[in-house]
Amino acid sequence: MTVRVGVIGAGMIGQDHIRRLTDVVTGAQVTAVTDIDQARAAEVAARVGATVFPAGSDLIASPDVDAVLVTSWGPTHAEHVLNAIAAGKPVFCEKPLATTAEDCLRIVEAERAHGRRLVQVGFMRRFDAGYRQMKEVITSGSLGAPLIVHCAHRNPTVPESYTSVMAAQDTAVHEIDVLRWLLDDEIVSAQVITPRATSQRFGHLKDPQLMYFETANGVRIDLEVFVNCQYGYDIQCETVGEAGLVRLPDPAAVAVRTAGQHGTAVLQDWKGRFADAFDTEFREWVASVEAGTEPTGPSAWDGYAATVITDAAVRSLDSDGTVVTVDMKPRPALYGGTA
Ligand SMILES: NC(=O)c1ccc[n+]([C@@H]2O[C@H](COP(=O)([O-])OP(=O)(O)OC[C@H]3O[C@@H](n4cnc5c(N)ncnc54)[C@H](O)[C@@H]3O)[C@@H](O)[C@H]2O)c1
Ligand SMILES: O[C@H]1[C@H](O)[C@@H](O)[C@H](O)[C@@H](O)[C@H]1O
Repeated sequence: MTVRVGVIGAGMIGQDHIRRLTDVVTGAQVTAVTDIDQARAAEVAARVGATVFPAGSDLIASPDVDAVLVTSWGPTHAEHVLNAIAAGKPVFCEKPLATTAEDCLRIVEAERAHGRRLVQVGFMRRFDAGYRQMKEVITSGSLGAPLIVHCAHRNPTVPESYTSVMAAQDTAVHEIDVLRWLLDDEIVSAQVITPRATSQRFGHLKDPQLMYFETANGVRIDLEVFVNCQYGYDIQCETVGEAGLVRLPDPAAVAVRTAGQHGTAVLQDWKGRFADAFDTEFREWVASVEAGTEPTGPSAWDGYAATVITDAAVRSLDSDGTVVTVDMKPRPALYGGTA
């Protein structure tokens, strides 16, 4: 069976995922597209022979749509995801699942009422080969118990529209999700402090930021978020255990020796850095929809947890670096918990 996908939001990542579903992943076809910018929807739909719909609700209701991909702006995600659940259709939602913890919980409750998982959230790092190898090593026990994780998340620059709270909500959210998964542990507190600001930024922005997280098992995580580092897109992660450490590999790149220098290029954006991870993410999602099984990727609960933890980080940033306890509800049985 070919999975017929309807896409809500034909912007930057929507177009990239449409290309991926059309040219890279087998077993899927984009049959429907909508965007509040209808001219953009028409242009993008024409490239793949899809039908344009006036709104997300019409697209979700279409009998020509088996599964829904939400790639619109974050504040609109909850409405589309809730509509897809009401229609009983699998839905892949780019991060964030929703911009408030309350909306994430509404989605969790709707899915619980439906009785099985329909939602997958677009935290693509769980599909990156390097992070998967790290998880294998940590899970094998060869390092002993994990104790400390050192991370850095650097972007070359960000536009003026990027605000200080986005360092947690838009950027650190990737580490928050992938570390919960890597360590199989829950983050219980967050602290954000701001060192000397770089001069290479828009004046309103606090950049870089240092974030500290503690897990239920007592693991301490330090994360440097630096979104105007100038030199490239650079993701670092090192987990230190009782008997050794494991480090995320840099992407494979040829080493060049010339003009008295020896080096490798640094990638410049997330699209290149995580291209393979996005491909794997969609291969696995389409396979689950095709098989009629629950998705195996990040769940609505993971989307809720990430939002609650980023909320704690934002509260810490707003209160000059106070340590803020994460106020998370008990995990329901549908997501492997006991509630
Ligand atoms: N996983 C990742 O690394 C990653 C990377 C980039 C973006 N994202 C996420 O993807 C989402 C989209 O980001 P983007 O960079 O493509 O943004 P974008 O602004 O380029 O595209 C968003 C599109 O959604 C449309 N839109 C907004 N509200 C809509 C609605 N209610 N119905 C239909 N269309 C609507 C806009 O007109 C626009 O075309 C964001 O939530 C962002 O956080 C994730
Ligand atoms: O939306 C983007 C994206 O999620 C990237 O992966 C991250 O590095 C950026 O900081 C963020 O702004």
